[in-house]
Amino acid sequence: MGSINGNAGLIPVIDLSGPEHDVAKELVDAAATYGFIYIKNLGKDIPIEAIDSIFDLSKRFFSSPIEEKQPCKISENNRGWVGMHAETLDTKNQKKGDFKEAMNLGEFINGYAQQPLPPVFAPREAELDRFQKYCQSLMLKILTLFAIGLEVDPALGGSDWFSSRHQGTDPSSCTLRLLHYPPLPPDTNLDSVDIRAGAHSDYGSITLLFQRPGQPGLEIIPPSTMDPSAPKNYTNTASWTPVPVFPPGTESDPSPPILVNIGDLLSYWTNNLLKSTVHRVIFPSSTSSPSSDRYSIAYFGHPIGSTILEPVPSERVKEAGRNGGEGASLRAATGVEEAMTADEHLMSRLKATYLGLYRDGEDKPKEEIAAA
Ligand SMILES: O=C(O)CCC(=O)C(=O)O
Ligand SMILES: [Fe+2]
Repeated sequence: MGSINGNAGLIPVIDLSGPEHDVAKELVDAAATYGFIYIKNLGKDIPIEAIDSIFDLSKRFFSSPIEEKQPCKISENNRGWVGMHAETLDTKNQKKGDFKEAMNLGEFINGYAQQPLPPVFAPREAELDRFQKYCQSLMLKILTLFAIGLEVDPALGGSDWFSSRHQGTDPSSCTLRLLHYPPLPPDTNLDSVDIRAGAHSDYGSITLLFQRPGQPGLEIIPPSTMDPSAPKNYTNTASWTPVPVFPPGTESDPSPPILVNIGDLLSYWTNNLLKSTVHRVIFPSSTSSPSSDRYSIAYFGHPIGSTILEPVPSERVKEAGRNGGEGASLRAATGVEEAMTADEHLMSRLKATYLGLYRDGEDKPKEEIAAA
């Protein structure tokens, strides 16, 4: 298990069907070192056809006329369609909004979307609901393995510590996001665009990311190479590391591995033991695939909004708090000393983004701060 990938910052490929305790330890170690993990995808957790079919639906949606997308435009609840350049993930360094469009789907209730759906989605609502449920199950499985790997005190919840806080009748901010990065038009002035998705970290607990064969572009800054004195300096090109779609050892798998990455909330919750790694999506170099579309799908996992982010009862997490206390500095940065709720954490991250926008003196529409 855990085969090492030589050119992707050594992000391990983990097969979840291995012995539970070994897999749990490997997941925690990978999350603590890289913040990114490849999950070998043989269709056991999510059928390959289900993934292919959602990508097919995504393609049909993004190629549909603007009149069909416009009524589904994103609203303050972070659900809906985000048009080209409407979101800027790295407000400090980008000249222009991301060269992408996206569609955010919030949690379905009793099989139905709680937001306007475009005509291409309406007949396939049940399929979208099913896909979200697949993603939710995989998220819960991974969160259970994290709790096992962290040896959470069994008297206080043990292996259910995280998963029980991600399900219930109260709403969570879990979001399924379809992404489309169009090709650059042939006569593009390269000064007028910069990036497909600007450098950022995700906000929630864990993200599942689905990529397509032949559509690379994702890069990370491995946490060990991050300059602690300038954590927002994402322009240090030396440390940007490509994350291939098919890392070594997976080339003959029926589908690319599913990427899992840690978000800010889970990093905060674990005293920064698990790393929320900065990532971005770049254009392919002109020699590889000069003008091709890129599609990806992200599932952003969040706890139930009222979850109190009290310290995880794990020796390893406590140890991380004693050693340097990055979690403590995060607490200081957000100005909240006591354990906050998942909703408060999300709001503090959104507020930080707002402040960045205001500091830059820009008056941008709300959709530009859509949660990553
Ligand atoms: O498209 C990708 O591969 C990454 C997307 C991403 O990082 C995000 O939407 O948060
Ligand atoms: Fe992201």
